[in-house]
Amino acid sequence: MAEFKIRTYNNIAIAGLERFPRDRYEVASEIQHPDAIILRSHNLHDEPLPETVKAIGRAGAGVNNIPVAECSRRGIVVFNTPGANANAVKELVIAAMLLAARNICQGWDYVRHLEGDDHQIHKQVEAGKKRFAGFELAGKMLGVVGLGAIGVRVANKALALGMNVSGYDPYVTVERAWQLSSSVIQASSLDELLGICDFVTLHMPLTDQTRGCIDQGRLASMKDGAVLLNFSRGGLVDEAAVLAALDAGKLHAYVTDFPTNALKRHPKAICLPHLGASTREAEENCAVMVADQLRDFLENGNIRHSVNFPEAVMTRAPGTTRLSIPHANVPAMVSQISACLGEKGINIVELLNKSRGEIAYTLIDAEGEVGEDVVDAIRTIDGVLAARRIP
Ligand SMILES: NC(=O)C1=CN([C@@H]2O[C@H](COP(=O)(O)OP(=O)(O)OC[C@H]3O[C@@H](n4cnc5c(N)ncnc54)[C@H](O)[C@@H]3O)[C@@H](O)[C@H]2O)C=CC1
Ligand SMILES: O=C(O)C(=O)COP(=O)(O)O
Repeated sequence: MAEFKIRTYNNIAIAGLERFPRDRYEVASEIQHPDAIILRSHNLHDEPLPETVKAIGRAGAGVNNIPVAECSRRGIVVFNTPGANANAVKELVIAAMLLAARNICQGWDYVRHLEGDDHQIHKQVEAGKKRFAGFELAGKMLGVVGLGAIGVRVANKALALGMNVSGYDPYVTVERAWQLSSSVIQASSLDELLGICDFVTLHMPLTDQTRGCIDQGRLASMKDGAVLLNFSRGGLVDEAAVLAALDAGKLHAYVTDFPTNALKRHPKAICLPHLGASTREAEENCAVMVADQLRDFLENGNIRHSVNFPEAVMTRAPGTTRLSIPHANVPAMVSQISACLGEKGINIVELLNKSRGEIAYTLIDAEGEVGEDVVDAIRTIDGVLAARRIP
């Protein structure tokens, strides 16, 4: 029987699924009692999470489809794959700016509907093209909201295309700030950025804080004829306000990866079927990265790239049994856990304790007879969210 069971949702690249050795892992979409879940955009909010789940791996960036708060309460570690699909999104955003600026979709549609022989088509092409005259990217101001893996890449590439770039991110990390070209102008607020840009592209996550942040008032503060690009999540914008801004000519175009009925019908909205991360390269990068992270967690308790737990990586001490213990970040947890071990005559060889906000995580390599009774005792400690013994 397999040691670990992984339930899959969505189309996960084979290269990632192959990272799970079949002698130790059962990997399938129908698994009843999974140790871990691997998914892309499948919405996990509306279904119960099996009691057996210890980890969830998002092969991608956004985790708004995962009940992260509930996972934290239950000691379930949620992983994503920072940066693994960022180049794919960046390339599509550059394409999207060109689609909007040169009215490519409208022009393409015009030609597809032309009738007559080639001579007549040629005449209609030359007569009709003035309707689709556009503008160039060079010299225009691009505003990038959210300077993470994608935003930084978009900002740097836009500079290379001769654009001026302004960026806004109140939580930008030191790592991303280093990657960002020094030519990017720092905006001190979203409103400041919106007022000066010809193109605005959204690259922040959808959270309670960011939901609907591009609303009627903010759209009104944008430059006339600006282009809004949303390859992040539909919920970041007030859709009715965007449609009104398109109708009023306030926005030249809205390009989005998140269509709705109203948007797909609008002549100035360019809608794509959530294609940002759908390249062979990105799908493989994400699947391989998330599979490796899940394996290291299931087999060693190590945590890399979690969205709700701290980074926690410890080399395994030879001849020991490992304990993986997610718990609340409150005083006296480590002392209570080590007391449990001490009572059973078990010696701690290595210990790692990390915290992140209200959550903490302890890894212990112990020598001696570490049985399930010890794990059960640890589970009863107030504040311990889960406990696992890894032989
Ligand atoms: N269309 C598609 O297929 C894809 C869409 N996405 C979406 O793009 C988002 C960003 O992806 P990554 O760049 O990889 O994530 P990331 O985590 O590297 O970057 C997100 C950035 O947004 C910033 N941020 C958070 N709140 C903000 C706020 N209120 N205002 C401005 N910035 C804020 C963060 O500080 C961070 O730097 C994801 O959360 C996801 O929703 C990601 C990949 C593919
Ligand atoms: O990584 C993300 O956040 C994405 O939106 C990509 O979604 P997908 O993996 O293509 O369903």
